[in-house]
Amino acid sequence: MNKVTAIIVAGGSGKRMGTAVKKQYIQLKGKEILAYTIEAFENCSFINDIIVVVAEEEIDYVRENIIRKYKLNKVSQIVGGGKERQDSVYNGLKATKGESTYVMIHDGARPFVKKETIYKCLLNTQKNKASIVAVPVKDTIKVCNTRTHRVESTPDRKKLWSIQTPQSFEYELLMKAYSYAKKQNLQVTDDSMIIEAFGEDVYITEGDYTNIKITTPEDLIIGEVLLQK
Ligand SMILES: Nc1ccn([C@@H]2O[C@H](COP(=O)(O)OP(=O)(O)OP(=O)(O)O)[C@@H](O)[C@H]2O)c(=O)n1
Ligand SMILES: C[C@](O)(CO)[C@H](O)COP(=O)(O)O
Repeated sequence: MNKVTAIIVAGGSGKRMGTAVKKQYIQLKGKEILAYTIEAFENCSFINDIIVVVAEEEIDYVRENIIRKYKLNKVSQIVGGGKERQDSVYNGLKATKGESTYVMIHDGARPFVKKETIYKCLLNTQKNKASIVAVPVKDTIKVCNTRTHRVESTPDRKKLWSIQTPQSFEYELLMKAYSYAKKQNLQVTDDSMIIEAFGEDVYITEGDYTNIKITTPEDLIIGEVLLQK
Protein backbone atom coordinates (compact mmCIF):
# COMPACT_ATOMS: atom_id res chain seq x y z
CA MET A 1 0.00 0.00 0.00
CA ASN A 2 1.23 3.50 -0.81
CA LYS A 3 0.79 5.31 2.49
CA VAL A 4 0.10 9.04 2.23
CA THR A 5 0.90 11.12 5.31
CA ALA A 6 0.03 14.77 5.77
CA ILE A 7 2.44 16.74 7.98
CA ILE A 8 0.81 19.90 9.27
CA VAL A 9 3.30 22.35 10.71
CA ALA A 10 1.95 24.70 13.37
CA GLY A 11 5.00 25.26 15.55
CA GLY A 12 5.51 28.93 14.72
CA SER A 13 5.12 31.92 17.03
CA GLY A 14 3.16 34.23 14.72
CA LYS A 15 5.40 37.29 15.10
CA ARG A 16 3.82 39.11 12.15
CA MET A 17 0.31 38.56 13.52
CA GLY A 18 1.38 39.96 16.88
CA THR A 19 -1.62 38.66 18.87
CA ALA A 20 -1.54 37.32 22.45
CA VAL A 21 -3.08 34.05 21.24
CA LYS A 22 -0.87 32.47 18.55
CA LYS A 23 -2.48 32.75 15.13
CA GLN A 24 -3.00 28.98 14.67
CA TYR A 25 -5.20 28.96 17.80
CA ILE A 26 -7.25 32.08 16.95
CA GLN A 27 -10.91 31.21 16.41
CA LEU A 28 -12.77 32.10 13.23
CA LYS A 29 -16.51 31.60 13.64
CA GLY A 30 -15.87 29.76 16.89
CA LYS A 31 -13.29 27.27 15.62
CA GLU A 32 -9.48 27.38 15.76
CA ILE A 33 -7.61 28.02 12.50
CA LEU A 34 -5.55 24.86 13.10
CA ALA A 35 -8.74 22.80 13.47
CA TYR A 36 -9.99 23.95 10.03
CA THR A 37 -6.62 23.06 8.53
CA ILE A 38 -6.47 19.56 10.00
CA GLU A 39 -10.12 18.94 9.03
CA ALA A 40 -9.33 19.72 5.38
CA PHE A 41 -6.94 16.71 5.34
CA GLU A 42 -9.09 14.55 7.66
CA ASN A 43 -11.85 14.79 5.03
CA CYS A 44 -9.65 13.45 2.21
CA SER A 45 -10.15 9.69 1.77
CA PHE A 46 -6.72 9.40 0.08
CA ILE A 47 -4.88 10.70 3.19
CA ASN A 48 -3.98 7.81 5.49
CA ASP A 49 -2.69 9.67 8.52
CA ILE A 50 -1.82 13.13 9.77
CA ILE A 51 1.15 14.24 11.87
CA VAL A 52 0.68 17.60 13.58
CA VAL A 53 3.74 19.59 14.62
CA VAL A 54 3.32 22.20 17.36
CA ALA A 55 5.52 23.83 20.00
CA GLU A 56 6.55 21.17 22.54
CA GLU A 57 4.71 22.88 25.41
CA GLU A 58 1.44 23.01 23.40
CA ILE A 59 1.20 19.28 22.61
CA ASP A 60 -1.21 18.47 25.47
CA TYR A 61 -3.35 21.55 24.76
CA VAL A 62 -3.67 20.60 21.09
CA ARG A 63 -4.45 16.95 21.87
CA GLU A 64 -7.32 17.91 24.22
CA ASN A 65 -8.70 21.09 22.69
CA ILE A 66 -8.32 20.43 18.98
CA ILE A 67 -7.71 16.75 18.12
CA ARG A 68 -10.09 15.19 20.70
CA LYS A 69 -12.61 18.03 20.65
CA TYR A 70 -13.15 17.90 16.86
CA LYS A 71 -12.66 14.10 16.63
CA LEU A 72 -9.76 14.34 14.19
CA ASN A 73 -9.24 10.60 14.08
CA LYS A 74 -6.56 10.49 11.37
CA VAL A 75 -4.08 12.35 13.57
CA SER A 76 -1.61 9.62 14.49
CA GLN A 77 0.97 11.80 16.27
CA ILE A 78 1.46 15.28 17.66
CA VAL A 79 5.17 16.11 17.77
CA GLY A 80 7.26 19.04 18.99
CA GLY A 81 8.44 21.64 16.50
CA GLY A 82 11.80 23.30 16.01
CA LYS A 83 13.28 26.80 15.87
CA GLU A 84 12.57 27.39 12.17
CA ARG A 85 9.78 26.05 9.95
CA GLN A 86 12.21 23.68 8.24
CA ASP A 87 13.17 22.21 11.66
CA SER A 88 9.50 21.57 12.40
CA VAL A 89 9.04 19.85 9.04
CA TYR A 90 12.11 17.69 9.71
CA ASN A 91 10.68 16.61 13.09
CA GLY A 92 7.45 15.65 11.33
CA LEU A 93 9.36 13.69 8.69
CA LYS A 94 11.31 11.76 11.32
CA ALA A 95 8.05 10.88 13.10
CA THR A 96 6.82 8.95 10.02
CA LYS A 97 9.51 6.34 10.81
CA GLY A 98 9.93 5.73 7.08
CA GLU A 99 6.51 4.09 6.76
CA SER A 100 5.03 6.63 4.31
CA THR A 101 5.44 6.57 0.54
CA TYR A 102 4.28 10.16 0.03
CA VAL A 103 4.31 13.10 2.43
CA MET A 104 2.23 16.23 1.98
CA ILE A 105 3.61 19.16 3.97
CA HIS A 106 1.07 21.87 4.78
CA ASP A 107 1.09 25.08 6.84
CA GLY A 108 -1.17 24.93 9.90
CA ALA A 109 -1.97 28.55 9.09
CA ARG A 110 -3.55 27.72 5.67
CA PRO A 111 -7.06 26.64 6.70
CA PHE A 112 -8.89 27.14 3.38
CA VAL A 113 -7.12 24.53 1.25
CA LYS A 114 -9.56 22.56 -0.91
CA LYS A 115 -9.81 18.79 -1.25
CA GLU A 116 -9.43 19.06 -5.08
CA THR A 117 -6.18 20.99 -4.64
CA ILE A 118 -4.75 18.43 -2.21
CA TYR A 119 -5.76 15.61 -4.58
CA LYS A 120 -4.30 17.31 -7.70
CA CYS A 121 -1.03 17.88 -5.83
CA LEU A 122 -0.82 14.23 -4.78
CA LEU A 123 -1.49 13.02 -8.34
CA ASN A 124 1.24 15.33 -9.64
CA THR A 125 3.63 13.93 -7.01
CA GLN A 126 2.83 10.36 -7.99
CA LYS A 127 3.83 11.34 -11.53
CA ASN A 128 6.75 13.68 -10.85
CA LYS A 129 8.04 12.93 -7.30
CA ALA A 130 7.79 16.54 -6.10
CA SER A 131 4.94 19.00 -6.57
CA ILE A 132 3.96 22.27 -4.93
CA VAL A 133 0.70 24.18 -5.01
CA ALA A 134 0.92 27.69 -6.40
CA VAL A 135 -1.03 30.43 -8.17
CA PRO A 136 0.09 32.73 -11.00
CA VAL A 137 1.36 36.09 -9.73
CA LYS A 138 -1.17 38.85 -10.47
CA ASP A 139 1.04 41.89 -9.85
CA THR A 140 4.12 43.04 -11.69
CA ILE A 141 7.12 42.03 -9.59
CA LYS A 142 10.34 44.06 -9.33
CA VAL A 143 13.74 42.95 -8.08
CA CYS A 144 15.21 45.75 -5.95
CA ASN A 145 18.41 46.51 -4.10
CA THR A 146 17.67 45.43 -0.52
CA ARG A 147 19.22 48.58 0.98
CA THR A 148 18.42 51.43 -1.42
CA HIS A 149 15.28 49.89 -3.01
CA ARG A 150 16.56 50.95 -6.45
CA VAL A 151 14.81 48.77 -9.02
CA GLU A 152 17.22 46.34 -10.66
CA SER A 153 14.97 44.34 -12.98
CA THR A 154 11.44 43.22 -13.84
CA PRO A 155 11.12 39.44 -14.27
CA ASP A 156 8.76 38.08 -16.92
CA ARG A 157 5.47 37.64 -15.05
CA LYS A 158 4.50 34.62 -17.15
CA LYS A 159 7.24 32.72 -15.32
CA LEU A 160 6.28 33.82 -11.79
CA TRP A 161 4.15 31.81 -9.37
CA SER A 162 3.19 32.56 -5.80
CA ILE A 163 3.95 29.47 -3.75
CA GLN A 164 1.53 27.94 -1.27
CA THR A 165 1.18 24.58 0.44
CA PRO A 166 0.60 21.64 0.30
CA GLN A 167 4.00 20.70 -0.99
CA SER A 168 4.10 17.01 -1.66
CA PHE A 169 7.00 14.62 -2.18
CA GLU A 170 8.10 11.05 -2.40
CA TYR A 171 9.14 10.47 1.20
CA GLU A 172 12.54 8.97 0.38
CA LEU A 173 13.46 11.86 -1.89
CA LEU A 174 12.47 14.52 0.66
CA MET A 175 14.26 12.75 3.51
CA LYS A 176 17.49 12.47 1.46
CA ALA A 177 17.21 16.12 0.44
CA TYR A 178 16.56 17.21 4.05
CA SER A 179 19.63 15.28 5.28
CA TYR A 180 21.68 17.02 2.56
CA ALA A 181 20.24 20.42 3.57
CA LYS A 182 21.17 19.79 7.21
CA LYS A 183 24.78 19.02 6.26
CA GLN A 184 24.94 22.14 4.06
CA ASN A 185 23.25 24.26 6.75
CA LEU A 186 20.81 25.46 4.09
CA GLN A 187 18.20 28.04 5.18
CA VAL A 188 14.95 27.86 3.19
CA THR A 189 11.47 29.35 3.25
CA ASP A 190 9.72 26.36 1.70
CA ASP A 191 10.35 22.64 1.33
CA SER A 192 10.76 22.62 -2.43
CA MET A 193 13.87 24.84 -2.12
CA ILE A 194 15.52 21.86 -0.47
CA ILE A 195 14.65 19.61 -3.42
CA GLU A 196 15.92 22.27 -5.86
CA ALA A 197 19.22 22.53 -3.94
CA PHE A 198 19.45 18.73 -4.03
CA GLY A 199 19.30 18.96 -7.84
CA GLU A 200 15.87 17.37 -8.42
CA ASP A 201 12.91 18.77 -10.35
CA VAL A 202 9.83 20.27 -8.73
CA TYR A 203 6.50 20.74 -10.57
CA ILE A 204 3.73 23.25 -9.94
CA THR A 205 0.16 22.18 -9.24
CA GLU A 206 -2.11 25.14 -9.93
CA GLY A 207 -4.22 25.96 -6.87
CA ASP A 208 -6.48 28.89 -6.12
CA TYR A 209 -6.26 32.32 -4.55
CA THR A 210 -8.43 31.45 -1.53
CA ASN A 211 -5.72 29.17 -0.10
CA ILE A 212 -4.26 32.10 1.84
CA LYS A 213 -1.81 31.82 4.70
CA ILE A 214 -3.02 33.65 7.80
CA THR A 215 0.02 35.85 8.37
CA THR A 216 -0.95 39.41 9.34
CA PRO A 217 -4.11 40.84 11.02
CA GLU A 218 -5.93 41.70 7.76
CA ASP A 219 -5.84 38.00 6.83
CA LEU A 220 -8.26 37.34 9.71
CA ILE A 221 -10.80 39.66 8.06
CA ILE A 222 -10.33 37.89 4.71
CA GLY A 223 -10.66 34.56 6.54
CA GLU A 224 -14.03 35.52 8.06
CA VAL A 225 -15.26 36.52 4.59
CA LEU A 226 -14.06 33.25 3.03
CA LEU A 227 -15.99 31.29 5.68
CA GLN A 228 -19.22 33.06 4.70
CA LYS A 229 -19.04 31.65 1.16
N1 LIG B 1 9.45 27.15 13.81
C1 LIG B 1 8.35 27.09 13.08
C2 LIG B 1 7.94 28.19 12.29
C3 LIG B 1 6.78 28.08 11.55
N2 LIG B 1 6.05 26.95 11.60
C4 LIG B 1 4.77 26.86 10.88
O1 LIG B 1 4.95 27.08 9.50
C5 LIG B 1 3.78 27.68 8.94
C6 LIG B 1 4.14 28.87 8.07
O2 LIG B 1 4.92 29.78 8.81
P1 LIG B 1 4.56 31.30 9.13
O3 LIG B 1 3.30 31.71 8.54
O4 LIG B 1 5.78 32.09 8.86
O5 LIG B 1 4.27 31.20 10.71
P2 LIG B 1 5.02 31.83 11.94
O6 LIG B 1 6.46 31.46 11.90
O7 LIG B 1 4.24 31.44 13.11
O8 LIG B 1 4.82 33.38 11.65
P3 LIG B 1 5.87 34.58 11.76
O9 LIG B 1 6.90 34.32 10.67
O10 LIG B 1 5.07 35.80 11.51
O11 LIG B 1 6.45 34.52 13.14
C7 LIG B 1 2.87 28.07 10.11
O12 LIG B 1 1.76 27.21 10.16
C8 LIG B 1 3.78 27.95 11.31
O13 LIG B 1 3.11 27.59 12.52
C9 LIG B 1 6.48 25.86 12.34
O14 LIG B 1 5.82 24.81 12.36
N3 LIG B 1 7.63 25.95 13.07
C1 LIG C 1 5.83 27.46 2.74
C2 LIG C 1 5.17 28.78 2.49
O1 LIG C 1 3.81 28.71 2.87
C3 LIG C 1 5.20 29.09 1.02
O2 LIG C 1 4.61 30.29 0.76
C4 LIG C 1 5.84 29.89 3.25
O3 LIG C 1 7.12 30.09 2.76
C5 LIG C 1 5.88 29.68 4.74
O4 LIG C 1 6.25 30.69 5.57
P1 LIG C 1 6.81 32.20 5.40
O5 LIG C 1 7.62 32.41 6.63
O6 LIG C 1 5.64 33.11 5.37
O7 LIG C 1 7.64 32.30 4.18
